[in-house]
Amino acid sequence: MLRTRIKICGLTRPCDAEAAAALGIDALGLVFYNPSPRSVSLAQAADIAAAVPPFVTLVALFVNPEAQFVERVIEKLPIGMLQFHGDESSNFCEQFRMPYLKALRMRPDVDLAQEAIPYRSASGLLLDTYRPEAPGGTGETFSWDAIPPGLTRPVVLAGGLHAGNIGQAITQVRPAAVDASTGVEVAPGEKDPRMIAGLVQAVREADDQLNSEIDE
Ligand SMILES: O=C(O)c1ccccc1NCC(=O)[C@H](O)[C@H](O)COP(=O)(O)O
Repeated sequence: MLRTRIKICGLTRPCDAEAAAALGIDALGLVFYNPSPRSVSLAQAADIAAAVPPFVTLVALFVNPEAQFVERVIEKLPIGMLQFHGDESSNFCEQFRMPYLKALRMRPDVDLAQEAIPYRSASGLLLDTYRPEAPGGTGETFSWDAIPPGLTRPVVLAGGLHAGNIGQAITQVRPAAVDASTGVEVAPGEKDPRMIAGLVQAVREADDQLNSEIDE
């Protein structure tokens, strides 16, 4: 039975974490990248973490961080997974001895299969839209046709996903997981439970369709 995992990224409020967990979201992302409008302090992150029930993974997201800062976040918060959204090498990602996602952005000239090779230890490859001006959270999709088959690690599909397009994305790409941020927001960092509920429903409908095809 196929079940696409769902991560919601860029939370800034405990109430959104509580609502997302109640709606069955598997993982919640906290952005530790200061220029982002979704950036959280350690104190804010601690308040959000307190609202997260057991068995929902808290993901700490960084863009080219200092190793000491990552260590501090891991020490202070119940982080279950790291997400590296910059140009971090595989050695850098591995040093914390924690599960991690490596974000790869779909630059026009990217050879994804090649770029993925060093990240054999990653739990997944998070494929996101490329915009030179922003490392993530763009709210824009990329061409899913450009994803090569047979990537060595599970795909977490990101970039401009919302209730209206996520079903098509799952049917076409068949990712292990999906990641949405802007598509469930009313303002940067402020998630809307109804938008999350719509997204979850669309994901489950796509899963049901794929499962019925597998059964045939
Ligand atoms: O959310 C941000 O502001 C952000 C800033 C810098 C790096 C990553 C960031 N967000 C990552 C995500 O929210 C998602 O993993 C992904 O980029 C999808 O975002 P969206 O297109 O908004 O759904």
